[in-house]
Amino acid sequence: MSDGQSSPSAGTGQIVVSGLTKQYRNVRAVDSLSFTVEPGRVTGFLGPNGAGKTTTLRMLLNLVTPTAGEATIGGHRYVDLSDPLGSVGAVLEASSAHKGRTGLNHLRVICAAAGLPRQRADEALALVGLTPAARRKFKGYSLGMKQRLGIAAAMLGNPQVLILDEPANGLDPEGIRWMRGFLKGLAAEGRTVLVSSHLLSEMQLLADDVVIIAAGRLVRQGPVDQVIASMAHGVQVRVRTPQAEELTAVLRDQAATVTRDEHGALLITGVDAPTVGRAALAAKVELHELTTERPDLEGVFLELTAGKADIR
Ligand SMILES: Nc1ncnc2c1ncn2[C@@H]1O[C@H](COP(=O)(O)OP(=O)(O)OP(=O)(O)O)[C@@H](O)[C@H]1O
Repeated sequence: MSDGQSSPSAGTGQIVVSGLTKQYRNVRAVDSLSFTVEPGRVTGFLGPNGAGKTTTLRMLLNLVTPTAGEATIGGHRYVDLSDPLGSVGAVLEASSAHKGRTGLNHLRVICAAAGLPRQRADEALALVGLTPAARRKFKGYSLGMKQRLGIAAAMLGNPQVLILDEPANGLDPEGIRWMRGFLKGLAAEGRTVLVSSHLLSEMQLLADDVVIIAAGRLVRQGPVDQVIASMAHGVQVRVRTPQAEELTAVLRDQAATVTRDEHGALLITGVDAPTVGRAALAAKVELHELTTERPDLEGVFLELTAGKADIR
C-alpha cells in the first residue's frame, strides 16, 4: 500500500501483520500470526500469559527480528519509515527515566535527540495531564505518573499510530478511567491505537476491536460486540430452585434448553427471564434466584483460550 508520498510514512496507520513468526531456541513464541488493525479505532490485543503479545509488538517495532512473515504500518515495515517517531509512538514497559531528572527535562532530552521542537515536551506533558508535575523529579513520580510520562514521550512526535503494552498495569481506577478517555480520544481523531492488556473488563469498555491470540496463534479477531455475539450460548438465564426437575420439565415444554452448572443451578437458553418467572409461578415452583447472564469479553476470552497452555 502506498501513501502517495515519496518517503515512507505511517500513511493511514493501518497495521497489517502477515504470517508473522518468531522461533526462539525451544519456543515458537509467535506462530504464523496474521491480523489487521484499523485506524480510528482502539484495538485490544489479548492473550493469556506467554501468548506472544509482547513478542508481536516488538516485531512490529523492529526490536525483534521475525523468523518469518512481516508486519507493516501504513504499508511499510517500521524499519523503512522515514520518520518513525512522528509515525509510531510506543510504550512497551513502564517508563524509565533518569531518577534526578524532572518529567519535563526527560521529554526535552528526547526532543533534542529526535530533532523535535522543545515546546513539544510541554505540549505532550499537558496532553497527559502532567503539567503540574512538570518540574518534579522522576524519582518522586507515582506509577500512574510514570505511565503518563511514558505516553507523553510516545506522543512527542504526534504519531498517527500508538502501540501500548499493558498501559493500565498498576493504575488506580481514576488512572484507568483517564487512560480510557485518552485512548478513545486519540482513536476519535483517526489515529490507530493498539493496546495489549490482561484487564478484560477494561478492554470491553475501551476497545472497539479485539485480536485474541493464544500459544502464538490467532484465535479470533473482530469488533468486540461481534466477537462476544459469535459465542455459542449467547444470553442465558440462571435459576436456583429446590424444584429443579419440575421447572426443567415445564421449560422444556416451552422449547427452552436447560442444563445445570456444577452448583446445581439451572442454565436456561431459548426463553427470557420473565418467561421463566411466569412459568415458575404457574407451576408453583419456588425460585431462589433468577438472573439474566449476558456473555462478556472475559467469558468469551476464557472459552476461546481454554486448554491452550500458557507455559510453553
Ligand atoms: N528472548 C526470548 N528468548 C526465549 N524465549 C522468549 C523470549 N521472549 C519471549 N520468549 C517466550 O516466548 C513466549 C511468548 O512470550 P511473550 O512475552 O511474547 O508473551 P506475552 O503474551 O507478552 O506474555 P505476558 O502476557 O505474560 O507478558 C513465552 O513462552 C516466552 O517465554
